[in-house]
Amino acid sequence: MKTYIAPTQRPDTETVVAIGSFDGVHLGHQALLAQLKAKAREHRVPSVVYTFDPPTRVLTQGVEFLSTLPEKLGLLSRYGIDETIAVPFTPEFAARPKEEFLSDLKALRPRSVVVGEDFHFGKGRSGGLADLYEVTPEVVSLPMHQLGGGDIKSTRIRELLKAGDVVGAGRLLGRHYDAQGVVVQGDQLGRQLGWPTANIRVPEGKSLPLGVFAVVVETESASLGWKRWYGVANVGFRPTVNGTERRFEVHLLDFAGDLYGQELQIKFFEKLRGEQKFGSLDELKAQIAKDAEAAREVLKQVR
Ligand SMILES: Cc1cc2nc3c(=O)[nH]c(=O)nc-3n(C[C@H](O)[C@H](O)[C@H](O)COP(=O)(O)O)c2cc1C
Ligand SMILES: Nc1ncnc2c1ncn2[C@@H]1O[C@H](COP(=O)(O)OP(=O)(O)O)[C@@H](O)[C@H]1O
Repeated sequence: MKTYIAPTQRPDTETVVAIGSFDGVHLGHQALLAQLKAKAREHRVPSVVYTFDPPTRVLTQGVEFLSTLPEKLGLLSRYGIDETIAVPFTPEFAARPKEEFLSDLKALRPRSVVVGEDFHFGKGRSGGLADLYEVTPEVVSLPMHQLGGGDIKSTRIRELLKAGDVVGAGRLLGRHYDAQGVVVQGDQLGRQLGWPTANIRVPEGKSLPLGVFAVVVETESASLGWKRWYGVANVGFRPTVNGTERRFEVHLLDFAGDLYGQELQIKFFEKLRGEQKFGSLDELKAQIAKDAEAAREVLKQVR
């Protein structure tokens, strides 16, 4: 999949275009992408996703997002999209009048534009579906997909994650919620406890559920090759050792070795418990042993 940061960068050909934040690339987005691909086949032109990074409102309102740009691009590529235009979403971009947005879109020469029925664009959300006909002969608007008694929306998934409900979030995503990041140095306390943990650095703004989770960890690195492990992760403030900032740590079951600098993908399968303040390190250590066994039990049905 090719990626551009402006519509004018791509080759001058006709396209079909889907527009949106696509944060999380959830089941509703996936339905829209399927429609986009069908239109691309029908018109024999490339499928283009026109998206914004970071997703709308994240910077301005402190909302955490579900997928970083690399995560989103990886998913779009996996769903078979030909090209993505990822425009930096700045306050200036948000403040542009709808006519400017339309003239950018026109540069893509869209045979068809595929959007959700509630799609709006331009300053003050003044542009609507009807305006799109100025730059394309066809507008396909999809109704909100529903699941579990509500719309499938990124905000709903963010709320589920905030409540630690990774199973509910996974249902709406059509896959397990995951986070990618590099292993950085921690306080070197884990190995003393007998439970070394890889400290994962995720980009600021990436949404993470709090608590202790059964996880599956994957890597695709030059030194390790493709690998997969079961693991047990903690996302929290480590009250037992008077931690101050949020940490994301994972212990890989049945692994010993050096992970510093590796890029890992962590998939959240099930919440085991909330984080607690223990009276001693021995108590914490005993609980982590129980967590590891609980994770093993949860994950044994995962191939
Ligand atoms: C499965 C698991 C569960 C954890 N649960 C807690 C907890 O309930 N409370 C807490 O204060 N720290 C908890 N921790 C964090 C430990 O305090 C942390 O791993 C230890 O401080 C090592 O930190 P380091 O990797 O920076 O050396 C947990 C860690 C893991 C791996
Ligand atoms: N089973 C394992 N799970 C996670 N990390 C491991 C494991 N075995 C060895 N390690 C290595 O040990 C490091 C964690 O040790 P730890 O004492 O917790 O140090 P730190 O505080 O730097 O994370 C990891 O970053 C990784 O390189």
